[in-house]
Parts: sequence; structure tokens; C-alpha cells
Amino acid sequence: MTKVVKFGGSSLASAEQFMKVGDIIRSDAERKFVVPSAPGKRNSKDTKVTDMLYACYAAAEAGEDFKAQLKAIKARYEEIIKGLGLDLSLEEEFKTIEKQFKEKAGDNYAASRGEYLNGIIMAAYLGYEFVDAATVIFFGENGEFDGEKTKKILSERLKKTERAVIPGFYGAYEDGRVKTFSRGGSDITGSIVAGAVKADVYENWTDVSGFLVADPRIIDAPPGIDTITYRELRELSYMGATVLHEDAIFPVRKEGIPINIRNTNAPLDEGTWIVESTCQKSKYVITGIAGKKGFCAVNIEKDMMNSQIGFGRKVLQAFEDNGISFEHVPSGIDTMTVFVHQDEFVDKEQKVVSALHRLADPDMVDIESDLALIAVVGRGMKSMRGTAGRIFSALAHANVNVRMIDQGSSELNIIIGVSDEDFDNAIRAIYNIFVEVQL
Ligand SMILES: Nc1ncnc2c1ncn2[C@@H]1O[C@H](COP(=O)(O)OP(=O)(O)O)[C@@H](O)[C@H]1O
Ligand SMILES: N[C@@H](CC(=O)OP(=O)(O)O)C(=O)O
Repeated sequence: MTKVVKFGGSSLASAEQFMKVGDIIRSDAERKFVVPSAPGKRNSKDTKVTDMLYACYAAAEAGEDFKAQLKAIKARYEEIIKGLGLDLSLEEEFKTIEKQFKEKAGDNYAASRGEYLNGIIMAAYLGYEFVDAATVIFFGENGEFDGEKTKKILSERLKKTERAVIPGFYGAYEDGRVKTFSRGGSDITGSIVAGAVKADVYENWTDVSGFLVADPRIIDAPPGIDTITYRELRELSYMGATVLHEDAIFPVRKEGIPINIRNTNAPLDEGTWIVESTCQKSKYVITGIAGKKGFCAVNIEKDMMNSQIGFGRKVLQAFEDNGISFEHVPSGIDTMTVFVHQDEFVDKEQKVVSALHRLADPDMVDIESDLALIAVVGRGMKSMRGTAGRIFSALAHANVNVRMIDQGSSELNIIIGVSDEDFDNAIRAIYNIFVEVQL
């Protein structure tokens, strides 16, 4: 049996956390391939090393003195090395980093050093081989992850070693330049490694005992989810449940490898199993709730819209031409609404509005900002009548004004749009009606 284990930044924030991780790995000989993140926050006011690196590099790029910032980053690693009692020096590594920063090697290179250095420490601590992710994980010139090349080279490379540490979050272009995944991307590296070695399980260790029914930062101590399907999880992680990166399921899903989310601070807890399919029913009608703030709704009205063939295409073209992706498009007989990310849209809004007028000739275009989207997800919802009704009566009782409803045809999820300021209340109301009343 082979297990691939990824440890998040919270699990590797200090020497004390490293020791817990060491115990977990040593307690099971099948934990052969380890993917570490960069050191995360030691407490809620702390800063993640990745954020320190971004800030330090921004100073370097602006031609400012960045020595003190780099020194603070070095101190984080030295504290870990000392706490573990390792005979290891990162002096040379930091000289190279300083030189690269001066030569403006780019923020991707800068951010990647967080996992790179942590990987070197982890390999020394465990006595495992260190495999630099830049030599085994590849991106094409367009910046897209090159799955085929990676799989070939990574699986060949890992066949040559019994046990290895592969830092998360980054890889390289053909020419060797470092490129990172998006934030939280070490989860993706773990999944890629698990796929490449055809692992029996991909364990993703974090600071919560698995996926919880709702975000613990909004709901106090929500219950955990024992088993969840890849599809349900994708909906939840895409909509803001940050435990697992939304793209981390693809490499393991292809190989049918289950993911087990575990807690470094409570290693005996079973955590959550993420599987292709299951006959296990979830404890509640819903499996989970997640949501994100910061959306805009562009409402487009045109009389007799329903009879105009091609109207929807023209509307979406106005967004496509401006490089904006859309989230949801609920529509009525004479109205159509396009939900977009506010931060992507804000600079281009007037260009989009004029393109809408030029392409689709609407009667009216109106923009609403500061909206939140909430996903209520559950494989059990399909067979349960009245789920939507319960959601809306709960929201009405909580005085939350529902601005949009969208139910996917798979009936796996219901998406609700509310104003940003109603976000927490709406999540609490939905949680109460489905979970609290049954607890
Ligand atoms: N539904 C959820 N279940 C569990 N945790 C959640 C959920 N939604 C959001 N979170 C947050 O995700 C955090 C874990 O993700 P992350 O910070 O990326 O961990 P790591 O540093 O281990 O990669 C938890 O501490 C919790 O605050
Ligand atoms: N360190 C990177 C990548 C990552 O996945 O981190 P974490 O496992 O702590 O979420 C980040 O902060 O984005």
C-alpha cells in the first residue's frame, strides 16, 4: 500500500507542529510520499510565509530595501530547524534567493520558495529524499498545467525512490522558470503525486477534523461530514470551503483514488472520506453549505426576449469579448441576469455595458454590486421534496432578502444570491433549519 500525504501550512507552522507531522508519518510505513506547504500561521494574528514572500518580493521589485523582510522569513525557518534539533543550514539557499530577488526573478519564484525550503527541512527531518517540484511538475507556455508531461516524468522519477518529499504549490515551464498554482495549490500537488504513484489513498492533513457541514468561522463547531462525493466536494470547495483547493480532485478522481481529510492536531479522528460514489446516506438532507462574497449581478431587460433567437449568445459575447467569466445566468421571460466576480468586473464594467448595447440592443441594463452566493449541496436533495421551500422559509424568517435562485439540473445543489451583509445570517438560517433542528 502507498499513501501520499499532504500537510498544509497550519500543520507546519512551527517546530512543534513539525514534530506532530513527523509522528504521523513515522506511525505508518505506507506514508511514503510527503507534500508539504510553506509554514502557515502559528496563531490567528500571524502571517503565512507565502504572504511574507509576496510582500518581500514586491519591495525588491519596487527597488526598495528588502533585507529586513527576508531576514524575518529566514528567522521562521531557523526557528523550525533549531526546534527540531537539525544540523541543517539554509545559508546558501537564502543567498540564492536574495540574488534572484535582486534580479527580479518574478513573484511566482518568490512565493514558491516557501514550500521549497520547507521541503528541504522536511526531507532532512524524515530522512526522505528531496525531489524539487520544478523538475517533475510542468506547465505549458500558456500557463496551463501539463498533466501528460508531468505524469510521465513524475511517475518515472518516483519509481526510483522508496520515500520522498515533493514540495507543494509549484512546478516549472519547459525552460525551467518556476510557476505556482493559484493560492492553496499544494492540495493540487498532493493530488498529482497521488495520481502519478497510483496511491491507495491521498491523505490531506489540515487543522480541522475533516470537511465540516459549514464554515467553522461562521458556525460554531459544525458537525463533520463522514463521506462526501467528488462532485459534492467540488461544488463546496469552488464556493468557498477552503479546506481543499477546488481543482485538487481531478488528478485523483481520474485514478479512482479516495481523499481522506485529516487533522494534524487530532490524528486519531477518522476525518472525511471523499469518494467517487457511495451508498452511504448523509446525516442530514444536505451534505454541506458554502458561500462566497463579492459578486455583481448584471440585469438585462428586453421585451419579448424569449422569442429572439441568439439573444443569450450576444449577451454572453459581451462578457467574453472583455475576458470576463460568468458564474450563473438565471433568466426570466424578458430578463436575463449574469453573475460575475466583482473584482474582475469592476474595471471593465462600462466596456461590457457598451458591448451589451452594441451586440444585444437591450431595453435596460442595470448593475447590482456586493452580492454573495451561497451553495446548498447534497446528493440527498434530489429525493427529498420541499428542500427549496425549507430554505426559503428559513431565509424569510431570518429577514434575508433572496436576490437570486439557481438550481442545477443535477439537483445536487441550490445556489442562492443574497447581499454581502446578509451572508452570515443566511448561512446560519440554512444551517439551523437542516442541521440544528436534527441535532
Ligand atoms: N466546510 C468547511 N469545513 C472545514 N473547514 C472549513 C470549511 N470551510 C472553511 N474552512 C476553513 O478551512 C481551513 C482549512 O484550510 P486551510 O487554511 O487551507 O488549511 P491548510 O493550511 O491546512 O492548507 C479551516 O481551518 C477552516 O477555517
Ligand atoms: N502556501 C501556499 C500554498 C498552499 O497550498 O498553502 P496551504 O496548504 O497552507 O493552504 C498558499 O499559501 O497559498
